[in-house]
Amino acid sequence: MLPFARVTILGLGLIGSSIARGIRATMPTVRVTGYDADPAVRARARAIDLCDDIADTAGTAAIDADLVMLCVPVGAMGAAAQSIAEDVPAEAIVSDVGGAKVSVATAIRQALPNNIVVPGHPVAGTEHSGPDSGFATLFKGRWCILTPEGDTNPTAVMRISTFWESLGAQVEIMDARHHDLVLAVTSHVPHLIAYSIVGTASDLEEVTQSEVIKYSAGGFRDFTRIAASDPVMWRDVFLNNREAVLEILQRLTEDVTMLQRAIRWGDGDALFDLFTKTRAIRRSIIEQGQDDARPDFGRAHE
Ligand SMILES: NC(=O)c1ccc[n+]([C@@H]2O[C@H](COP(=O)([O-])OP(=O)(O)OC[C@H]3O[C@@H](n4cnc5c(N)ncnc54)[C@H](O)[C@@H]3O)[C@@H](O)[C@H]2O)c1
Ligand SMILES: O=C(O)C(=O)C[C@]1(C(=O)O)C=C[C@@H](O)C=C1
Repeated sequence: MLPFARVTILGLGLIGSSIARGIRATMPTVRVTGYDADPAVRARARAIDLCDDIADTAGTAAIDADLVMLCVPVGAMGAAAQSIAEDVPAEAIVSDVGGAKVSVATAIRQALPNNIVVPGHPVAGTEHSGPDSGFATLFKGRWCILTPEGDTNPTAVMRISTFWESLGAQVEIMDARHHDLVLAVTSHVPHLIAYSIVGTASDLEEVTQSEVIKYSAGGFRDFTRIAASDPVMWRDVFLNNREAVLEILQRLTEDVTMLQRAIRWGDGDALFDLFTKTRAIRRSIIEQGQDDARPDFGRAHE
């Protein structure tokens, strides 16, 4: 049985449009209503027939929903939840896809105290944004982490789990604070490193006489893909997962200092040992099938 009959998606960018396309592909009888705060995005969503209906206000989009999925930047989650507060049925389950969970869950619960809220985060994405960038198979074989509170209605959690499983994801339940720490290591700080190294390289362009761009076919190119990710989305993630990101950055700074020392003092063993360990981590990720094994993943949508 389908977990929901009428799904409303607020925010029709990469993730919202991927969910809309995924529903059409895997649950075609579910009615999908979309809304985006940007009129140009609404017009585009209508032009490409993204949903069964595109509403002109958030309230009308949510009025008969049994699931509302908030797919807006982390810093806009509270405002998006507030924008449906007067219209969303009390029986509707509200969920989201935000990359930081503690602050988002708090903002949504404050705006919608009468609804069951099951926060979520599909750990799948690309560096692209907007309604044209989404695709139905984005979540296939990827994790979706749900962070319900201990006393959240189990049936609601089960329905959201079934929803994500229908889109091809594997569901994991996690404490929100733990999610934020784990994602700080696996996603947030890696993005910060990419933004930082590409920024440094660009500052050095004059010195290197454009050779940074010319020879960017190797490792640097992979960093530029990540550093092309949406500036609003990532600004919001860092401002809303401040504590965990700062904690991981502190650890990273200490480890980089250790590497600095090893290079300075010619401690080849220290470098070799670390690089051997990290190579094994990469291999185990591939063995577990969690790599973006699709050879052109991300690039196919450039
Ligand atoms: N991009 C990724 O790789 C990725 C992966 C997993 C989760 N996420 C999360 O998904 C969310 C959306 O990211 P995205 O990549 O789809 O961004 P996006 O920029 O492609 O789309 C976001 C859309 O939200 C709209 N919006 C902003 N405020 C709104 C509001 N108050 N009401 C309605 N619409 C509003 C914007 O106009 C935009 O069209 C973020 O919270 C992000 O953390 C992103
Ligand atoms: O593959 C990418 O481009 C991503 O950045 C996806 C990625 C990640 O870091 O893994 C980015 C942000 C998310 O919230 C979830 C997934």
